[in-house]
Amino acid sequence: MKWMDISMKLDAETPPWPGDEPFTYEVTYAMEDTGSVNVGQFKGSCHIGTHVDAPFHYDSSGARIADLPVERFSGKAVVVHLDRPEVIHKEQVMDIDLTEVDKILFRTNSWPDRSAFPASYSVIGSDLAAYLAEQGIDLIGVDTPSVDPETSKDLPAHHSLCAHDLLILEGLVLENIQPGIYELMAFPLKMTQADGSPVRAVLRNL
Ligand SMILES: Nc1ccccc1C(=O)C[C@H](N)C(=O)O
Ligand SMILES: [Zn+2]
Ligand SMILES: [Zn+2]
Repeated sequence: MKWMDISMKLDAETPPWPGDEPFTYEVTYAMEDTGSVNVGQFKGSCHIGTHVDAPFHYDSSGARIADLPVERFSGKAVVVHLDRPEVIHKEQVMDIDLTEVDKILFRTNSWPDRSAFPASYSVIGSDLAAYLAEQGIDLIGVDTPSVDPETSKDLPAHHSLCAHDLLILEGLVLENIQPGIYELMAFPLKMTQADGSPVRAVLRNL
């Protein structure tokens, strides 16, 4: 079975969160100088493109990226389509069978143009976390830059998800993914201190 790539590309065109550090790559040592290799370096926000949030992102005493157990980033995931809802509430997911899966990915189509940061996007209601946790879900993924609105300071979705031990995967590309159950892998880098990490997120049919 072939893997389907559901990650954003990372380059100078990738839109960062407004005001945050863009992704850059440059060659530090060029072949012409070393005679053997090109060696590059990269820079950018931990929350650029398709990425995982660590609890430290919104809680200064929370876990960092390398503290999160690696097994939490692979497993059976249901992809759910909801067309540009303003807020995703419990009512919109109550008839979805979650018995077979431990991850849920929302395709909202609310960030269609990945060359720019969206003016608005679908967000997660704070009533969703308790319900999903009760159903055995341990990770939620979205095709938006955040589970909370751009201007939010209290981050109700982030805090409710964290309180129920649900991990957060943001910036997925789900435009070509049909609703259904898949195997997901989306591993963050083992960065000891980081509050987030870009991931290479992939799905395959079961
Ligand atoms: N880079 C930022 C700078 C300031 C405030 C928020 C962000 C975020 O990236 C939000 C994020 N994607 C989130 O996890 O909701
Ligand atoms: Zn983030
Ligand atoms: Zn987030």
